[in-house]
Amino acid sequence: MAAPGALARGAVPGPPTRILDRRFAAQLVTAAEGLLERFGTPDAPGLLKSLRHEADEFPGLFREALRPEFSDAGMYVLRGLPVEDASLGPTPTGWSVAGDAGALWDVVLLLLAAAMGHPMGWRGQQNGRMVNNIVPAPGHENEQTGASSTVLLAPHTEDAFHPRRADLLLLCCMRNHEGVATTASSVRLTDLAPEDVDALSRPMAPILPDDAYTSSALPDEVHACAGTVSPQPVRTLWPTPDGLTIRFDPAYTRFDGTDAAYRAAYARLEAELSRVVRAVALEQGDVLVVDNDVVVHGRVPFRSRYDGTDRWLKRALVHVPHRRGRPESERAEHGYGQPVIDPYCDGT
Ligand SMILES: O=C(O)CCC(=O)C(=O)O
Ligand SMILES: [Fe+2]
Repeated sequence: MAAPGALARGAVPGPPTRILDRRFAAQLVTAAEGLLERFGTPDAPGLLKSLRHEADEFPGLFREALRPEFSDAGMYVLRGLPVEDASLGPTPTGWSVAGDAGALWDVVLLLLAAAMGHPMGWRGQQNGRMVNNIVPAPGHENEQTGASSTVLLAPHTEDAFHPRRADLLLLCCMRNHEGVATTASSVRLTDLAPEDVDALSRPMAPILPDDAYTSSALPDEVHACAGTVSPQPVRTLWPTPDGLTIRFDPAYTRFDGTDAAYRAAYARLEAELSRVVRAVALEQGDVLVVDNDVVVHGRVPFRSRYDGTDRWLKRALVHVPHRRGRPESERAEHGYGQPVIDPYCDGT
């Protein structure tokens, strides 16, 4: 990474990169192989329950490499997982046909998530699998979901519609031969007038569940619930003692109940987020770790081929127990009836 002085004027520095020690990387892979051998699939309840114990065994230096210290960048890249094309197999043509493709890396990612907090998932997302495959899928090219390709995936907070959205988002790169960039903007690098922060800190516009949920197989009771709950306006910004936080997903936000002044402040926030955007082209074996309360992420458009060589990421979500910072009022939100999967289930 270039030293700050070497950056062009006004440029935003890239995310800090932490290089994973080779021995730790090998230890992770061995632990993941052992778990897969014992339990058969990354979503086996026994495997999920074992993650915490396995992660507790990691050496202190390894934990240090994963520390949740983000600075204002709100993210870092962990580099050095030994992912290789030869042993990986072809990129699946959609999450629904991925099955256990690259399952070893699902478990590696779950172990990393367990070292950072509690791995979590959604029952209504990719059939409730804890690690999601982010691959382009035929027929979904223009969607605002991870399955798209030809359109810009607009910047968003992951699962912004839900009060129990993840604290951290992990994107692990299986392959990305064309260097297609994930976009990432930290709200802490924006420069907004105090009046705009005030305006956007009021609960004004609801954020609805994204299309990745409606295209999933939801249990009947969830469909029933989602159909009857009414949209709740939420806060876009929220100042905390550590700095500004954000909850943002314009593609799924309903602005009909907002006034012109609010929409103008929102537009200024969008302009600031694009001013400070970073294009992060993940390399094979990189894990981008994002603070979901500080950074909004998206993806530049690209051309999919569906020939087994397309870009392929895996995504895991982490709840960090006892983290402070979200407004109290969020606790009363219904989350549109979308149930969280929390394998630890210990209420922290
Ligand atoms: O494809 C990417 O780089 C990001 C996709 C995304 O937004 C996600 O997986 O949550
Ligand atoms: Fe996302």
